[in-house]
Amino acid sequence: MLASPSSFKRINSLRQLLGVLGDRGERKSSLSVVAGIEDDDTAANDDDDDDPPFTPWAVSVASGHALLRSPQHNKGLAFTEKERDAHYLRGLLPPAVINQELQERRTLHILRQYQVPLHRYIAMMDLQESNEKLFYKLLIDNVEELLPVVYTPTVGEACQKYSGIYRRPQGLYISLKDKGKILEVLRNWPEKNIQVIVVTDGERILGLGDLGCQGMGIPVGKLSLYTALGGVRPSVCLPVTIDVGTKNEALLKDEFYIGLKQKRATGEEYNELLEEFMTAVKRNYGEKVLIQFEDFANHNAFELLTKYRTSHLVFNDDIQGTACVVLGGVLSALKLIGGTLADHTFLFLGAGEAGTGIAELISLEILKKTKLTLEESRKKIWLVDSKGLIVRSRKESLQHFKQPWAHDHAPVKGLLEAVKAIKPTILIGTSGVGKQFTKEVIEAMVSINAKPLIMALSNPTSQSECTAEEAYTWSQGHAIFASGSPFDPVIYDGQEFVPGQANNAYIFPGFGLGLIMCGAIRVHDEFLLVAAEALASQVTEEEYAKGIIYPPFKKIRKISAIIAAKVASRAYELGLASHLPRPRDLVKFAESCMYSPTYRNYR
Ligand SMILES: NC(=O)C1=CN([C@@H]2O[C@H](COP(=O)(O)OP(=O)(O)OC[C@H]3O[C@@H](n4cnc5c(N)ncnc54)[C@H](OP(=O)(O)O)[C@@H]3O)[C@@H](O)[C@H]2O)C=CC1
Ligand SMILES: CC(=O)C(=O)O
Ligand SMILES: [Mg+2]
Repeated sequence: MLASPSSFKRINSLRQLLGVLGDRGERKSSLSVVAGIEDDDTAANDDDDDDPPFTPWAVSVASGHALLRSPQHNKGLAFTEKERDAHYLRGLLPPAVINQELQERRTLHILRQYQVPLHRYIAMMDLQESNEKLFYKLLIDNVEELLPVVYTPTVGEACQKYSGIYRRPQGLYISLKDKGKILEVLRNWPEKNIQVIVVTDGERILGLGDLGCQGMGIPVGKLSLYTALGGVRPSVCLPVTIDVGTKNEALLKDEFYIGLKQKRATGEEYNELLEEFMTAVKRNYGEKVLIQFEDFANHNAFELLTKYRTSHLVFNDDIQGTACVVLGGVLSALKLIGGTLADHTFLFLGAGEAGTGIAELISLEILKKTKLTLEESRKKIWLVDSKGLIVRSRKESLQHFKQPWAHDHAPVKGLLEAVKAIKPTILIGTSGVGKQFTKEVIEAMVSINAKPLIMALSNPTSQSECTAEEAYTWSQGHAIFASGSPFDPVIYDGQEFVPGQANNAYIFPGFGLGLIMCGAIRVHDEFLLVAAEALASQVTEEEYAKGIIYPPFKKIRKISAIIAAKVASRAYELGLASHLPRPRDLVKFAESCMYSPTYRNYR
């Protein structure tokens, strides 16, 4: 259909509004226009009665068959009789009209029939690609049941089998072949107003190693949580996989592998591609686009963060997001295990991104809360890597991120020996290797502590340092336990123990929302501390009474709004927020910015 001059004018003014907050705090979205309905899906627009007067634009970019094929606008059998008439849908759908609630129940019923988790994952991805709002409504309303499907552990298996289950592109693939043309590649993406990018190069996918191009499942999964858990609109999210080859021999030999079949590029070739990507992103989307680095190997992860944190809005989820969620869990656990943070002794198995990232944030929190120096606060934290306890006298040179943790001590080889030597009160697994917290290790923790805090953070479930059942059984119910991937509650000695899920999914959606809504231009360490404290503050007395240290995921949208508000507030205080004036009530503002998956009426 043709657009009237007034509708062009309206669209142009919409263009100017892209990325700019509206009067009620809602963000205007991209120019998706279906038969006169602007795609403005923030919570502020839930109630159709509150809609602005309907403007009969003569523009219809999708109707009939194309409307059913548009995941952003398709409502399937929920199109009403009137909508079917108005939008050329007669005959294209079976006669029944089923509302969104019934569609949701039906889809859940079907999903539950699949016995194999990967089949549920594939069904969810198909839904995301065919009816985005139903996908998000389902995920938001059933977050505890569906998080393990779209996220860890199932997303790990999906990445391992990604070439086999690949159906259609879900994000942007940038490979070495695109060198010199990355800006053009970015411009091929259909959405122009991007506010969050999650990017991986696939080299350290969960604890599963180098999965190359198949790592795409991770940015896709993380961004679906940005929307479901943090309320960031799907249209502003961009999953990216940078393919520089892989060192995974099995993939290189796999005739169906979807990535570049060459040895992983390193050094200058790698750095140049990343530099071109970072420059192109800033040029195309401006300096307020958030770039979340995800599942890079540690030799690149630390360097990328250091290199770009002063020029871009960057956040490394594995280093910083994990640090936040663990600090939040430890602060919360103090109510159960007693003492202040500075009273405790920490031992990590694994001294990479997650381990040293957490260690650093814990020492910053001790620095903030006590009169200790950074050096003194670091002395409370010990790390074990694949060669044993990290000590100053170690002969081999230590990677730079391990050096602050090389304290004076005689060399110690294994974890059990380290536990006996250091006598930690808190044991944290970030090794990426399963089954390292053996019965002997857990019994040693119990012999030292009345209530040891044990966190087995490695993902997916197969790589967890121990299971919940092992932690509770071997500690005879004394351990406070949390893990990166979910475990069901355990009955031990007639008592129910509910493990926490110490996963950065508690943090990055709200953290990112906070950065976006205040127009932050840089991430400051202070933001990480307030986000961790905000998470800890959300555990109730009833939850503590049951030994729970993380709030249930079903409260996550409220928690994300609170984290977003704390992050934004700190950004305003530090002069790092560009959206002025500062909204008075930042929690309400965060909630008003959140995407709503409820269908709109296409009148
Ligand atoms: N729950 C959550 O939210 C998160 C969980 N993770 C999980 O944490 C794990 C590690 O991730 P990340 O820190 O990025 O990985 P890295 O590769 O950066 O670090 C792994 C560390 O573990 C050490 N290690 C490996 N094997 C052993 C072993 N057998 N004994 C002792 N140490 C060992 C390595 O030692 P060396 O240095 O000597 O090689 C290295 O220090 C992954 O499984 C990941 O899924 C990560 C981020 C968030
Ligand atoms: C949770 C996460 O980010 C990881 O395991 O890498
Ligand atoms: Mg990760």
